[in-house]
Amino acid sequence: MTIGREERVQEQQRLKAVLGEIRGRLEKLQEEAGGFKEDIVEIRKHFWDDVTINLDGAEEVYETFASLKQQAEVLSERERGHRRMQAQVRLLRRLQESPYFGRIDFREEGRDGTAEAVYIGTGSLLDEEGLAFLIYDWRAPVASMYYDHGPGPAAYVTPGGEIRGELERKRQYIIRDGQLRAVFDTGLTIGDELLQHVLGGASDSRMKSIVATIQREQNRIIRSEQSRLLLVEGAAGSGKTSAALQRIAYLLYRYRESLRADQIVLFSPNGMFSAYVSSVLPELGEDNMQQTTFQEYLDYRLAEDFRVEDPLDSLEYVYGESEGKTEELRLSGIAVKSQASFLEALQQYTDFLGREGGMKWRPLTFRDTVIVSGEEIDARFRALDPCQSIAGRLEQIAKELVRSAQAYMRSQLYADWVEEEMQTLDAEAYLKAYSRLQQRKRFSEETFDDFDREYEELAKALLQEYVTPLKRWIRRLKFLDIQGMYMALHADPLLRRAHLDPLAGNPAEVDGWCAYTVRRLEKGELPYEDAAPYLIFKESLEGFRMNLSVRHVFVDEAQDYTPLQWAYLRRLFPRSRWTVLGDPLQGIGAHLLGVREMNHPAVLAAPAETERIRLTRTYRSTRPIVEFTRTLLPGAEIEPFDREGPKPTLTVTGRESLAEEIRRRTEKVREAGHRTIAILCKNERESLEAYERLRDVMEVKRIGQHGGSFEPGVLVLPAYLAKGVEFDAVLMYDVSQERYGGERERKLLYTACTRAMHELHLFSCGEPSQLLQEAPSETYRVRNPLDNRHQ
Ligand SMILES: Nc1ncnc2c1ncn2[C@@H]1O[C@H](COP(=O)(O)OP(=O)(O)OP(=O)(O)O)[C@@H](O)[C@H]1O
Repeated sequence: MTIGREERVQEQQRLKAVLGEIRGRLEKLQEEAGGFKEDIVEIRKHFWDDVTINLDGAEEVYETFASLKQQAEVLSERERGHRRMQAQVRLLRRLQESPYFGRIDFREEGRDGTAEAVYIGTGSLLDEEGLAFLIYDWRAPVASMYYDHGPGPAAYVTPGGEIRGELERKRQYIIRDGQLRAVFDTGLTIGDELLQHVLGGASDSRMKSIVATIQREQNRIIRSEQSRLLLVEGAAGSGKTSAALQRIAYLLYRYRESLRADQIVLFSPNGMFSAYVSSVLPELGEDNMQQTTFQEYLDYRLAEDFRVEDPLDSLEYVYGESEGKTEELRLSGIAVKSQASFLEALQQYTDFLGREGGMKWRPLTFRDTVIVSGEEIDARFRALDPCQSIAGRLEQIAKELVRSAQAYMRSQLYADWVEEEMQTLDAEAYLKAYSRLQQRKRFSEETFDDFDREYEELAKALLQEYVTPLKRWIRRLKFLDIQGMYMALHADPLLRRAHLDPLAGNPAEVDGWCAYTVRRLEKGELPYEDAAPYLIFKESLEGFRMNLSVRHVFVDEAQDYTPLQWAYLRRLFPRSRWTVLGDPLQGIGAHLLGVREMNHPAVLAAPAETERIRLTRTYRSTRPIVEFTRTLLPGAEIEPFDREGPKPTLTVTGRESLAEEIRRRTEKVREAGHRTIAILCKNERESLEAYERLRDVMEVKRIGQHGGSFEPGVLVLPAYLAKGVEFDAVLMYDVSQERYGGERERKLLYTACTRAMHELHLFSCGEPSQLLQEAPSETYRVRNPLDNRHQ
């Protein structure tokens, strides 16, 4: 509802006054900041002038230290002040662009007089005297009413308790470059008008914050504080990622005294997504949290042991060309290895190794000589108390091996190879060893055995150089052949029968997928489904790693994680709180084929400590797109936000004319003003094919597993890479029965189509997929390419 002329004039005047205040404040601050900067440069330049250095006696040393410390404190105090000021300047600059986006007039219960007008923006601003808020930060307790209530009775929670009252008005503003573009009063939901305006705009290759239009149910996600695990299940485009990022900004504000951005980790689905979301927090004036993918973490931990298969390769495997029997076997292995029961089987295997034997060892060798053989290490290990943990026993073995390595090196003092190496010692090495020798002052020029001593000391120094890497090898437990033991579990029929059969029930099937795993391991490759199990196995032998500094872990696209991976993450971040966001209908991983339930990360917290929030309203796509996409997954709980747009189209064509059809459609889409256009393919192979065909007729860029970045323009990419991101228009390259023929492709097709914000166009070479034929005909338009009237 637009407001009256008089009120609009008042709003203009207030805006002018606030902007004037900001400008004045900025000028003053910039002046002061300049002074600070000069001070810092001066202090750094003359740091040593003001420090008296005297190291003659204990007292003088103490005084020198005290004077140094004092000088360093002055410097760091100035630096801190400068940083504070810079942050203030950044905030004011942001507010100068758009000081506020909302206002609520609130009359507190039991207070007389007029209601207080609370203006809400992306940061707080006090008046000159520091007494009244000209702008409240959107995260301040009072601001929550803006998101939670319409005019009428309202309340908000403060640390001191709940405050009740009456919301007399709720108003929204669009202010850009300091200009009031629009202002309107609104009802319960945050302005359909403003949302329409925001959602109708063109998308960008960077995600935007939703601070001005956060919806009530999203606000619950943002401000939830009680639970240890916040579990958000929401339809495609319902704002899970957006709410998660706003929540991070909220937590950083709410706990600003104790929580830093680097104590928050966000697990994202892939690198493209990480780049896509990295602009939101800076836009809100906060530092970015740490971002990683589960794959990055696995690579970091396992790179020394294996080449870990990229999860995208495993998706390529599922959605690539069929490999018949092997594929079937692998998929049944994947199903087993994603379950928590596989974790238990690994634990049993580990216990068995520690108790009964069967540990595999690598001998400690040096220059082709075995210092301690595998058998001997095994005997030493077995001699230790089996009640002690394996990691504890390994630590003891490591200590013994270090001693063995040192003893061996001592025995080599007069070995031929040492004498030979001494002859060829280069000048630099010689000098290094010689000066070390002198430092030790154990050798005087007068002694008659100078030469022998010199030889001995130099040889010791030389051997020391060799012992260091050996010690490192031992301390990193490299004498333990973990790869060999993991391999044995799959290769040895007895171990398979004992530990793996109970998981699958069918020994022939187990033998089948084990053979597949062994083949890959022999090539030094770790299939993706084995990566987390292998890491767990490795840590159960070596000892578990934990990260105690991280306080909040956010996991986006959580439907893709397996119960086994949850168990691992839980152990990795034992002190953390969790925010887990996912949509089971978008679970396209190999272990999720046909699964329509979320893999609940129950291990993360007890039910009493878990809060669940479900989002069904989708904001990304227009109503016609949602009405079409939800028919792809019958039963999908997904409600459109009421935004109009053209119906999706389906063009059935031949392979020869496909590129030309797509080019024509792309042109139309561009003419409609859309900037990010994606041509989504089933897999990398198809996307290469599409790129080769399309580049001859139009300008396109390709994003593949190993490169390419999300930017405005026309992009060709496999659908699974588009997870979590969105485009103004999506063109599905070929949705024929041949490509999307089975149930397996259902969720992939759904996920791909739900990336579209304003337009969705499907092309099919020949008969369209039966998945589409289930969609009621009124939900899309079939285009006959020969009939140009429809274009
Ligand atoms: N309250 C809101 N106000 C304005 N825009 C919103 C709001 N909520 C969501 N959006 C927009 O809807 C789109 C989808 O949001 P987002 O990517 O966060 O959804 P998602 O649930 O993570 O989707 P998916 O599961 O498909 O990855 C984004 O463009 C986002 O800006």
